Amino acid sequence: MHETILEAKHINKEFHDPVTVKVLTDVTFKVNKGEFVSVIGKSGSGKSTLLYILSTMDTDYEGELLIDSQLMTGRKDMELARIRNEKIGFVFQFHYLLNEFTVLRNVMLPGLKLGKYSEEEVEHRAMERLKMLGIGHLARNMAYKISGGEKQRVAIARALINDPLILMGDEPTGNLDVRNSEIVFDIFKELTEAHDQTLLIVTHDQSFAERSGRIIEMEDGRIIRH
Ligand SMILES: Nc1ncnc2c1ncn2[C@@H]1O[C@H](COP(=O)(O)OP(=O)(O)OP(=O)(O)O)[C@@H](O)[C@H]1O
Repeated sequence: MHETILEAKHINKEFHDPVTVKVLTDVTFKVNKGEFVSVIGKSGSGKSTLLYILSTMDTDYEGELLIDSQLMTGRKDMELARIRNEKIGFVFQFHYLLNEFTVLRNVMLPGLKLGKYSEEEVEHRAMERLKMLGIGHLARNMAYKISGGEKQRVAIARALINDPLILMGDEPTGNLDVRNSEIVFDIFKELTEAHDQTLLIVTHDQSFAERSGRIIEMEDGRIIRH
């Protein structure tokens, strides 16, 4: 029996801007532990809108979202923020590192915020993750002094600091050259294969999607393949 990590049930979403546009229609699917899922679809098909809902950042939708078998729908923002920090890692197209901090400090911040480990433990965990991603030697560098590909790896280390149940990405290779995209893809592959990490990644990169474990394809706000 597979352990379900995330479940979307009949999710519908409209924007009223000022006319009503239906952006997601009856989106229903599950993601099991250790799966590497890519979400693909043409521009405007609703991928980012869906990811905002699945990551609990957008609460204005119809239907139900369960993470770790717990209902997220209807919870207060404060509570969702806590659950996000504990259970969801997020990697964006742009890294959003704090330039005036070291690489190590950037990775540590969500760990310190969680309040589950001492500062020494968080530092140790941050170093472990930086080493796993091949950038341990950059720990004491200021974040602005490293390359774009290195920054994205730091962002992945930061997303992993609290051992998230699921790592979500919105075009995490969208801003990288071919070589760095490959490095990031290989990291994701290694995370699922060696660490049973669950991944849900929105991507335009067909080759990336085809080499992931499973594809969810969207068209006009509906899932047409999963
Ligand atoms: N804040 C908003 N107000 C009104 N319409 C919106 C808003 N955000 C998104 N949309 C519309 O919702 C639809 C889906 O957008 P979304 O960004 O989710 O698509 P996408 O598949 O992620 O596209 P892309 O690949 O270009 O990022 C589009 O038609 C878009 O114009």
